[in-house]
Amino acid sequence: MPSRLSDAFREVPVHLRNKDHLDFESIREVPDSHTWQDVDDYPSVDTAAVGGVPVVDLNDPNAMKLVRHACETWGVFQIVNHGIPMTLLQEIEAQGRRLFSLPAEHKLKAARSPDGISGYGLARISSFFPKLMWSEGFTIVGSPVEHARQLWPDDYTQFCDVIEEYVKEMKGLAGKLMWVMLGGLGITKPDLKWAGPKGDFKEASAGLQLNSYPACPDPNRTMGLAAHTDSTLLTILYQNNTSGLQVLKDGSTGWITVPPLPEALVVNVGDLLHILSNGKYPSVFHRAVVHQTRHRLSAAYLYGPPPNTQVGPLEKLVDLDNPPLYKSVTWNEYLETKAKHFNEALGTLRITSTT
Ligand SMILES: C=C1C[C@]23C[C@@]1(O)CC[C@H]2[C@@]12CCC[C@@](C)(C(=O)O1)[C@H]2[C@@H]3C(=O)O
Ligand SMILES: O=C(O)CCC(=O)C(=O)O
Ligand SMILES: [Fe+2]
Repeated sequence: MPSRLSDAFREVPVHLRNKDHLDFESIREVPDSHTWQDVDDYPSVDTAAVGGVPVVDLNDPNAMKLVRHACETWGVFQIVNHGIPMTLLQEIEAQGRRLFSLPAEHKLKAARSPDGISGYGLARISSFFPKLMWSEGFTIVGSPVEHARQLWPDDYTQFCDVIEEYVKEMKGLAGKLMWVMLGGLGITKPDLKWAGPKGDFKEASAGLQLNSYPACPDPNRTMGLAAHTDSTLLTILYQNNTSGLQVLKDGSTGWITVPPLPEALVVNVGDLLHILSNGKYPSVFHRAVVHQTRHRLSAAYLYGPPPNTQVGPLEKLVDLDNPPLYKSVTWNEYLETKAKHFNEALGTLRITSTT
């Protein structure tokens, strides 16, 4: 990924940019603060030409093979028959809508603090770009109670109950997906000690990111969420019925849209799985573009290892012909590296061959 978009541009710290919380509902044209020059940095690719992002039925007896192929060639796939009730997906969407439709001053009561992780705010990667993004986000790491109380003092449990249930279900699904994805590389439970004695990833950590992309009068001149990889092992994304997620497939010439499919979830490979798999499953660059008339919502479940566990290339995937390509790192350390180096973070861990 070229770095020209990510040249660090640090002016007003993001937390001071309350003036930049646009009232998206009423605005009739894209202001200069949100006008992007590079939306068409790569062309959009007609999926008919390359085939679309793979869709895997988790009940398919060949699921492991299909997932392996998708991870190796795309870094992203959609899943159906994943076991998450449709009603829960509808509920998380409804809570997202409820949250983002609050007036701006009200949402700012739950603003992410300057050095905090959780809360409402602009995309945290905003500090790497000269222009702001056409989106708002709400990050939940740990309990959402304090922020929910600030938003709905008399009725915060509704939101918290849905989040709790969603995160619980996603954690179970993420653990299953880990074994399907790693199983494709011949990795089994004894190969991954930190998955715990039962291999249930009990100590795994995670975050939930609710994203809102309001309809935009001139969608081709702005950006919903700029191109990035996730720092995770894997991310499970629910998107409502409005398209916007695009991925860069290795070897293809441009952005490929991941169409919203009823009842499907999108799974993408993050940087830590890239490292763990010694580069066999590359993390995927993705971004979100916006729509002229439709409000788009997404919920990204960001799944990682226990925060202080060292993650490096799996021994089974390393030998004389396949030397380790990355240094080990903990998720906490990697998040710090990402916050500093953004899209160059993975490169800072690359082991350069001396031969
Ligand atoms: C667990 C996390 C991954 C994330 C940083 C965070 O602490 C919480 C938000 C996550 C998110 C979501 C949008 C894209 C992203 C790059 C960002 O800026 O915030 C990811 C972070 C990440 O994967 O590095
Ligand atoms: O909204 C989307 O489709 C993408 C969201 C995303 O990439 C993220 O939250 O990390
Ligand atoms: Fe992402």
